[in-house]
Amino acid sequence: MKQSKMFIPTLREVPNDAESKSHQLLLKAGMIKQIASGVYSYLPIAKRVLNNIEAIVREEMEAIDGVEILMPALQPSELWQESGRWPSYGAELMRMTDRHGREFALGPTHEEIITSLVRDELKSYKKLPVTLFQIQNKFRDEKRPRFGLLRGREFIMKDAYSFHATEESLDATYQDMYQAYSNIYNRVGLKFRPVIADSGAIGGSHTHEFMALAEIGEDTIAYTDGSDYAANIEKAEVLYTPNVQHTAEAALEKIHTPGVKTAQQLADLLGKRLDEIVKSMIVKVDDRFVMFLIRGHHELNDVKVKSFFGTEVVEMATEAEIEGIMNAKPGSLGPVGVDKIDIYADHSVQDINNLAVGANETDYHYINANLGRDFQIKAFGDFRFILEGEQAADGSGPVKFAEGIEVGQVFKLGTKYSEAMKATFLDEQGKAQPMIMGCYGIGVSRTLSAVIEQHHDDNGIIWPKAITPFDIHIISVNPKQDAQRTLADQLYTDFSKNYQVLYDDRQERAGVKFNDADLIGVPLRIVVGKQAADGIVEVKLRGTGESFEVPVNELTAKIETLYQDLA
Ligand SMILES: O=C(C[C@@H]1CCCCN1)Cn1cnc2cc(Cl)c(F)cc2c1=O
Ligand SMILES: [Mg+2]
Ligand SMILES: [Mg+2]
Repeated sequence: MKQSKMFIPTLREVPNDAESKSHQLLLKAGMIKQIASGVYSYLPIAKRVLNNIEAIVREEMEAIDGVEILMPALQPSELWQESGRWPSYGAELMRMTDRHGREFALGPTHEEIITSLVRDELKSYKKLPVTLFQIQNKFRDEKRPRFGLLRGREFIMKDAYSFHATEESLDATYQDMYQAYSNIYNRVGLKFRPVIADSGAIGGSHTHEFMALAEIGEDTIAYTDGSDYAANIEKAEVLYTPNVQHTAEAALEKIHTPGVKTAQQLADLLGKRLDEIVKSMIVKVDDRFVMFLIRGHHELNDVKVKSFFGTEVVEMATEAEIEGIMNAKPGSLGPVGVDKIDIYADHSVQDINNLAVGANETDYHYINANLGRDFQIKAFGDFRFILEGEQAADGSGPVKFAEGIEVGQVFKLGTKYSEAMKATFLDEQGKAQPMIMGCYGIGVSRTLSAVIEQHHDDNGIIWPKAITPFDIHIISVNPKQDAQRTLADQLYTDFSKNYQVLYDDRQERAGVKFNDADLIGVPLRIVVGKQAADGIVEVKLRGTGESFEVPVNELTAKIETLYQDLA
């Protein structure tokens, strides 16, 4: 492709609202243009990379009998009424009304559509299992779109759905998908880890997220060295090993604690350690309030609370709600004398006694509060985030933390949608059964960004060979020089036979051309400059910066060797 005909609006400066490296480079390399918050156009370089990623995704899906379809983005609300999800999503679900006043959703995902599509066709166990997938734009009205393509409001997803007569059949496809995802991420050049994840509202029991390792990642992974244990920190189970340090129960004592609002302030006032304090938090679960007791040095894990109660509707109570229930401000809450709401405690609260807790009176706290004598709790549970260094649930050692970008997720869905939408098949006994489903997503546009996060230097992107927009970048330094232009034209014609070639034939200063080439990140570069008259060109590797002076008659072999060795 001749760069004089291309559309690559590179930038010298970066808009200051681009915080992540990939967002900055996507803009500087002229790969995307924002038209609204979280909404982007993909320009030629980005589109070519997306095509390459999608080709790899298609290959791996088809290798495990996935069949490609394309479903509409416009989803009739009736189907979301059938699944019961129309009322359960708020502003994130983009809704619209057509000219007849009928309501539609712009598809954030396609469980309802695919289930309604197959329920009339797959009526016998003999027709199962089936795996269908699509690659298509999704719409989710994120509250805070950020980091360019990492969190957009319109993005490209590969979403696959599988339908089974038995759990074993679902398990087999789940494993196939798990392996196919590993192949895809390896092939596109991503360093990633599959992590045990929480299935959340989507339902189902079993799910893994695929996390691309990157500091900008919004997810935290808890993993152990020397094992394949890795869990999203939302899900990472805490192994409770009792470490009881009780002292003789002392008398309950109320103390005036003016201005004390945080566990640290209370610890400082009492000359205690933070882990000797117990925090009391009020959480709204569905439509009722619940109190949680957590040690001062731990944090409440809202995802664990959600899965404990089996609901997505879990919010910290507001200050007004707290005052309404407890007649005290947050910061002075405690379990003593509380009988209107249930109290749950994290396992580790039972390790200590004579607790320092709020007195449910602003600016007053109790010391020596004791479970049993002064308050009751409904149940202990694993309600906190694991700390770095604590033992992993599978005993494989102390966990370490890493940031990750969720680039994919595989779910065992079960029959949540097939029951709600009456997608049944006749089993071998001729009995109607709901189909057992799996669903599997890859963030295709997010994957592109994650690759840039992992493959760049200060001058720009360095594309892995498998997804690079072009294999070779030919630069004619000064097209006004006949010898240079003629040789560059010739090399462009010759190499285009076996490689994808971007040919910078523009009437631009050399510096501009080299800056742009560094930004765009094509792995191999042939520079046709002053020595063209002597039949010598420069070959440069974008990744290592190495360069070689090569006589034209050795160029094909040199390029072939360097291309083979590219990662
Ligand atoms: O999408 C999934 C599960 C899997 C992921 C892989 C491909 C198939 N779906 C979960 N999820 C996430 N955000 C959503 C946002 C909105 Cl606004 C919505 F209405 C529904 C969903 C929703 O269901
Ligand atoms: Mg997540
Ligand atoms: Mg997810």
